[in-house]
Order: sequence, then C-alpha cells, then structure tokens
Amino acid sequence: MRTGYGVETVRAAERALMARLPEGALMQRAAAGLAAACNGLLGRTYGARVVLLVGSGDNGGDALYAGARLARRGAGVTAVLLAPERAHEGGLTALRAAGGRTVVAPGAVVEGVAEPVGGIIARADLVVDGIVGIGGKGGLRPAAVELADLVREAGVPVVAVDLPSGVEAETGEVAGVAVRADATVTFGTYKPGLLIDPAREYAGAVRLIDIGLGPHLPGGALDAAGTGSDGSGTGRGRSDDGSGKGPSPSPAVEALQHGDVARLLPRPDAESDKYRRGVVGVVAGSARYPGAAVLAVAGALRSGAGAVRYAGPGADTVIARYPETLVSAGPPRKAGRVQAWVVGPGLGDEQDARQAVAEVLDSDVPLLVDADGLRLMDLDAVRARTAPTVLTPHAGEASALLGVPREQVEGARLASVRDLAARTASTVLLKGSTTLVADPDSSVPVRVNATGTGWLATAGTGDVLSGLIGGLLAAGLPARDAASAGAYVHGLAGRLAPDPPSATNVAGALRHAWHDITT
Ligand SMILES: NC(=O)C1=CN([C@@H]2O[C@H](COP(=O)(O)OP(=O)(O)OC[C@H]3O[C@@H](n4cnc5c(N)ncnc54)[C@H](O)[C@@H]3O)[C@@H](O)[C@H]2O)[C@@H](O)CC1
Ligand SMILES: Nc1ncnc2c1ncn2[C@@H]1O[C@H](COP(=O)(O)OP(=O)(O)O)[C@@H](O)[C@H]1O
Ligand SMILES: [K+]
Repeated sequence: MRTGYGVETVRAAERALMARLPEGALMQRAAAGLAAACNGLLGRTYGARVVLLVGSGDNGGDALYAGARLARRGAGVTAVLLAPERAHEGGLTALRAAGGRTVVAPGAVVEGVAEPVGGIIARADLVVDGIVGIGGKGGLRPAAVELADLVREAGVPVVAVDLPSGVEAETGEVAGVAVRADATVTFGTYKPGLLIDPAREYAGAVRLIDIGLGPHLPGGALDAAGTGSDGSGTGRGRSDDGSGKGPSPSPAVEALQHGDVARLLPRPDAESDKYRRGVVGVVAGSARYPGAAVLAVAGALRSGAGAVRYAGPGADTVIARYPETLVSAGPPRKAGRVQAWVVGPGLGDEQDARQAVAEVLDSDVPLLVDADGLRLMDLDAVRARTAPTVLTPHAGEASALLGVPREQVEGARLASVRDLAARTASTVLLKGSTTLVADPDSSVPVRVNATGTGWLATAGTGDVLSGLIGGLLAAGLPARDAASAGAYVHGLAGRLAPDPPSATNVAGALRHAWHDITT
C-alpha cells in the first residue's frame, strides 16, 4: 500500500523523529537524497549548471544543502534567493563554502539589487525548486510566480523539492500558478497532493526518499501489512486533515499496489460453486443504448463472480453476444436471486428505468449505481439503504449531485468525493484523471487509483467498470475494496489494451490485467 499523509501528521512525525536525532540531521538526509536524485538526472554533474530557487523556509534549506553537495562534485551552482535575509542560514553557509554563489530574485522585497535571473535560468541544465514545500499557504506570492514563469518559459528540466511549489500538499488543489516539475523528490512519505490531480500532474515522476519517518507515522504498520480491509483507522475520530486541528490517526489517502489487489481479488476454492462465488445482477441498457448492457455484462463476466444475470430490454442483444449470461426481459424483481446489483449504464429515463432503479434501491444486497441511475435514484432511498451502496459518478455527474459547477469538482477532487460520500452515506468512486474512492466514514482513508490512463476517456469504459465492480461486490468484497480493486484492474486493462482502445478492448484486456496482478 502506498500512503499519503496530511501536513499536520507529517510535522508531528518529523518532530518525534527529530527529538531522537542530532540537530539538522533530518535535513541532511533529505538533502543527500535530493542531491543523489539530481546527480542521476544530470548524468554528469561536473561542469553542469544548476540553479536553485530558494524560498524562506526549510524547503529552501534542503535545496541549499543539496546545492552544496552538487557544487562539491563540480557543478556550477547559483541560488536565486526570494528572501535573502530569511533564507536558511546553515544552507547558505554550506553552499558558499562549497563555491556556490547567490543572487537576489527579481521581485524579492529586500535592500540590494535584484539581478536579472532570466538568463541564468535559461542556461541551466537543472533547476531545483525549493521555493516552498509543506509550509506553503495559498497560491504562490508574486515574486515566486515571477520565478515560476521564468522557469516555464525557459523550458529547462526542473526537480521539485518535496512538492512542486504552489500545489496544495493537503488536497491536490492548485490555486493559480505552480511550478511544473519533471521530477519531485519527496521526503518521508507521499503527500495527497503528489497523488491527486490536478497537482499530481505538476509533480512529474515522484521519488520518495526514506528519512526514517515511517515508524513515527500513524497506521504505518497496518499499511505495510497491506491488509486492504475496510475499517483501518476507523473509530478513532480523526480530525480532518484540512482542519489544521492536529495529526490524524490514519493516512489521508492510500493507493493499492499489485500485491494488495492480488490479496483482494476473489479466488475459487475446492468448495466453490457458482452461487457461492456470487451472482451479480445487471440492470443496464435501453432501446436507445443497447451497447451499455453488453459492456456492463462484459465487465461483470470478467469480475470473478460465479454468474451474471441481466434484467431489462437488452436481453436479446446480451444473450447473442454472451450466451453464458442468465437473461430476462422483465423488471429486476423478477430476475431471480443475486448477491449484488449494478444499475444505471445506458438506462435512459423512461418510466421503466425509474421503476427499475427504485426496485434495486429497495433490495437488501450491495448495489452499484452509475450513469442514468445516478439521475434517477431517490437520495432519501439511497441514504436509507441497509446494504452497502457504491456510486460511480464522473465529474459531471458528481457536480449535478453536489449542486456545484463541474470545474469545482475537478479542481477539488478530494473534497468533492468526501463530501458526496458523506451526503449520500455511500461509498463514492469519482472517475476521471485521478479516480478516488471515499468511504462514507470520513475517518477512513480515501483510496487513490494509480493505474489509469487517459486512453480510458472513451465511450463505454465506465459501463465496463460498473459491471466489474458489481461482480466484485457479489463475490463478497466490502464496498471500498470492490470499488478500488475494480478501478485498479480496469485502469491496468486500459493500459494493456492496444492504443487507442475501445471499451470492448478494455473489457477484453481485463483478463490480462487480472493475470498480471495474480501471477
Ligand atoms: N521539518 C523537517 O524536519 C524537515 C523538513 N524538510 C523540508 O522542510 C519543508 C517544510 O519547511 P517549512 O516548514 O520551513 O516550510 P516551507 O519551506 O515549505 O515554506 C515556508 C516558507 O515559505 C513561505 N511561503 C508560504 N507560503 C508561500 C507562498 N504561497 N508563496 C511563497 N512563499 C510562501 C513562508 O513565508 C515560509 O517562510 C518540507 O517541505 C521539506 O522540504 C526536510 O528538510 C525534511 C525534514
Ligand atoms: N483523463 C482521464 N485519465 C484517466 N482515466 C480517465 C480519464 N477520463 C476518464 N477516465 C476513465 O474512463 C472511464 C470513463 O467512464 P465514464 O465517464 O463513465 O464513461 P462512459 O459513461 O462513456 O462509460 C472511467 O473509468 C474514468 O475514470
Ligand atoms: K518545492
């Protein structure tokens, strides 16, 4: 499991660790890791031109100490200081002692002459962004914006220290201008902003440097065990990471890895039969959108469930394509027993569709609602359900449910998915550039999916995902595990399918993804 912690949690862990170490030792570990990463990116450090962008906090300190290390290996290092009188003193001394030089940033409010740094940046082989790290508040200040603009115009390689300056560590939001990095060297743990778009996109390739923080982070042992079970960290009433009220007892976000998903995916044993393995019922498709029925069934058939029932107007189309499906043309209540329902893809908005959604909402088995189902569902009925409910909106559907503009959902994905999960008392999977899965209990970490690809943004792939997750629910996975494992397998299938994939290709590639994960 890959975990991301909020700022207060990171700071508390750092305090605990620092209390056991000599003064400055932690920053030296960070700087050593940063310098090693820069050496790797430069290829040849001797004679390379390195520019450090140095803010007034410890993030700048990391950059200065790493710059000193690079200078000792023969790099020509220039530090551009945003606040010369507040720059990290020890770092400045170390850099100067190693032969590095300093200049004052344009826009820096200081006595002395600001030097034109555009040329220095444009000629750099590498820019090290140490403007601001986890201490950043709000959008970048004007002098920092000016530097970020110069770096963007120069188009030179950038490595960000801990985080690209200007992105929100806590949320992945980006308020205004931020530095775009080719790589980010982060310390001790991932931060949510490194895993969630839009910030994730600014970070480039992320490298985690171990500075010994692990044992001081809450929930670390549990996460390392990779149990993936629901309820980790529950019941301890964490304060929300954005509140600044103190560290939380669990990670803010976590991302499943291959091993975690392998442990979650259903596996038949000697006593299995098709009913024990789980039967998933699919209510999808309409005269207008018959393909959605086929695609949702395609996903369900590759989910590891024992059988797939289909109920609705697409029965003939489905059986023609997948003879292994148990089909009926009537309403869900007449389809026979299932262990989970999927409702919504391509359902249209006829009266029959509305009635079908109401019927499955009324059932006492796990339910996934997608697409048209999200428009047709009665919110009170959703909240009143006794069995788990999974909602799978894209940003547009989430914006309609939340009553906010779509851009707001896309700009604040973490807050949006948490809000929707709390309001609907459901597990919510928010689709898009970063797929997030939130539990209705806000103390449970939000799962971030790491496997997707932009190629999945093609018609019908969401239908496949619905069927897949529904099958995992029928096989007995808890809602959060079914949704996040489903997103993982689906994202991997998107990558394994030939470019550019169609939804049918993605459904076909699910078995390759499954094989890749479990063997
Ligand atoms: N605390 C520790 O033990 C360690 C911290 N490390 C580094 O220290 C960083 C955190 O250091 P700090 O707490 O000093 O905070 P930062 O250096 O991240 O930022 C604080 C400084 O940035 C300025 N600032 C805040 N918001 C800004 C904005 N929007 N635009 C421009 N300037 C802004 C503030 O005036 C303040 O001086 C981490 O990100 C990491 O790089 C590492 O050295 C590892 C060890
Ligand atoms: N930019 C993107 N990067 C990665 N995955 C994406 C992106 N945009 C969409 N997706 C994924 O593609 C799928 C599209 O689902 P959806 O929007 O419901 O489409 P449809 O209704 O046509 O099936 C989802 O799995 C979603 O997460
Ligand atoms: K930074």
